[in-house]
Amino acid sequence: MATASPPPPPLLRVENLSKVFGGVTALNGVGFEVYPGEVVGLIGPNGAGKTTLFNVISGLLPPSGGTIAFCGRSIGGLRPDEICALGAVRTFQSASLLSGMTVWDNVHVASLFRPAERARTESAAACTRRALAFCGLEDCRDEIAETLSIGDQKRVEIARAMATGPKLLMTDEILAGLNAADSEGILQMLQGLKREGISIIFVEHDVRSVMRISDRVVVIAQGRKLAEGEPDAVARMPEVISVYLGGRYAQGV
Ligand SMILES: Nc1ncnc2c1ncn2[C@@H]1O[C@H](COP(=O)(O)OP(=O)(O)OP(=O)(O)O)[C@@H](O)[C@H]1O
Repeated sequence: MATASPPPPPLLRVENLSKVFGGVTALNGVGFEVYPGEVVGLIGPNGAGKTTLFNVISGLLPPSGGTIAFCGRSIGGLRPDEICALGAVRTFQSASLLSGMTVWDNVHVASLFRPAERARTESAAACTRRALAFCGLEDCRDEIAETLSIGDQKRVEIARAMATGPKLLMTDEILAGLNAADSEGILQMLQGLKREGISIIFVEHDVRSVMRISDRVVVIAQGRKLAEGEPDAVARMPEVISVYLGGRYAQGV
């Protein structure tokens, strides 16, 4: 009789994670996993703790408690550059482009943080060219990044993240402020990254986009995990409808 092969180990495992700011508990015992090549949508109301979760996973803030393992290694409390060099990278709600620098330089600087194993096989310039081509930015490589349209600035954000050679990309409201055409372009780019085997945690208030590209959805509210499951199942959960989605999403309005 054939035996089922065991599931792959998770790329990211977050267990019992907490983050306290003075009297505010922003994260309270949060746990979830991300598997290789998976897109995990992370949704929840304003102030739920989504950005704080990214800040802690990416090393911008130390956790108050709990564990974070990436590729089987504990990363809680490491510096952002150390976590980036291991292959976990994030984007910011507001584009964090380097002021006064061209698109090429913005992406090239990011490529210097790619993991050592990638650096052995691909030069920083080759890595930069590949990221620019993937994101459709070759024609504006010599322009000052912050003078581009908001849609193109978001592309540069993704190119910068891609140039670090990530295994995991965390995007924080990357669609905010974009028109429909730019949003569609970014969603297709994220789906392209998934096809390259990159896992994504997708924080977004545009729930339809989350449900469209996510393999699994995690819902947090008031710093706690409220629900988790496949997009359709999560969209039908009464507690998720009550706390975040409301009736309009379920009715397709
Ligand atoms: N540096 C900080 N100091 C104090 N409180 C903070 C800090 N950062 C976040 N918080 C608080 O932690 C809670 C979670 O905030 P967070 O920004 O992570 O939520 P969010 O889910 O990302 O919200 P949004 O969808 O509005 O971006 C909020 O109550 C917020 O005010």
